[in-house]
Amino acid sequence: MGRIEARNLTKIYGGKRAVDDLSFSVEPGVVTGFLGPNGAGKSTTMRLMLGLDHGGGQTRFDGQPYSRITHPMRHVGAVLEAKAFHPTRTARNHLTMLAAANGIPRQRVDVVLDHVGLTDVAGHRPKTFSLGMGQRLGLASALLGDPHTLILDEPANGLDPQGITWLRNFLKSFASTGRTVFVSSHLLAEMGLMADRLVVIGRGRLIASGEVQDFVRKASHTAVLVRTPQADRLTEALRAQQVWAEPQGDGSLVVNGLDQAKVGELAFSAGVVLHELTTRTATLEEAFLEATGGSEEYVAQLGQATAEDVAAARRGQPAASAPSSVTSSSGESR
Ligand SMILES: Nc1ncnc2c1ncn2[C@@H]1O[C@H](COP(=O)(O)OP(=O)(O)OP(=O)(O)O)[C@@H](O)[C@H]1O
Repeated sequence: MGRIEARNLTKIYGGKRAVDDLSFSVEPGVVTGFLGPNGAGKSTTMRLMLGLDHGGGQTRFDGQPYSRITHPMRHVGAVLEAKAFHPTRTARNHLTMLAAANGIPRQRVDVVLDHVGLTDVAGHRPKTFSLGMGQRLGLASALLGDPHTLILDEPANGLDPQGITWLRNFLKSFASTGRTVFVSSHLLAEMGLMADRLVVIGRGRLIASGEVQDFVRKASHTAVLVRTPQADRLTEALRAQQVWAEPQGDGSLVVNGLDQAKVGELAFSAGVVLHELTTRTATLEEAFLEATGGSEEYVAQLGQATAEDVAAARRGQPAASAPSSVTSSSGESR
């Protein structure tokens, strides 16, 4: 329950392929991040998935297209774009109306307000809300039908660091109950910490999909940093094994294509003294650039999450490098 299958999604705007034959699946029980630079086609893909945009391909939620699901809000909750809320309605009224229109019991309103931490301001009008509070109200709307699937487009926009941590924990706990979360972001650092799996796109096309750590591992070379007072001797010993060492500006060497233990053993048998021997762990950023071959539009927005941060987040520890920035975008969520 909760599996999403997107097949051959395509959208052409004025001759430009915004989404280009994109296929992927999203599994329940984990948070799947939808990662790509600005303009990669994430929002368009999400709109296509929900039948809010016309284009090629198909998306099935447990085998059904969204348009065929009876009571869709009870199955799939979505927050896609910034949308103005009704100017005079309070947050609670907004949710109450939404519940009534979708056959959802009224009691859910207070439950979801509590879930997203808006109980204290439920009687306020959303136009007085900060962007982050608007995001929370959008999320409350998506949760109203107690759906098993959440589709969220850049939900961290406008949230402060505490809000982002809250969102991350919320989505992880939602997924841990066996439900499905598909959440987009153009921020690598945020995705590295929030997601278990990734669907990575660039220019409307699939670049990779799978476990975050596999993505980092597959998209990066093994590199070992070595410091030695006998760099020439080690370089020679490595070359004899067809392994190349790149001298760094600070006198250290970076060895590609051999793991740490092998480099240590080789140094030992060549009688080379080592002062440092470290495996360089790729950052999610490096993995992305490796996978995409670089993308100028992306480089300016790169975050700093390292694979260690990803692992730390999994262990519930704070990240060594916090998400570098949060974009601001206009307005509130639906
Ligand atoms: N209504 C539209 N008309 C014309 N082109 C569009 C339209 N909507 C999106 N595009 C183009 O399609 C491409 C994909 O846009 P989309 O908004 O889906 O990307 P995105 O990955 O969600 O980016 P962002 O992170 O900035 O939201 C972009 O080049 C965009 O300019």
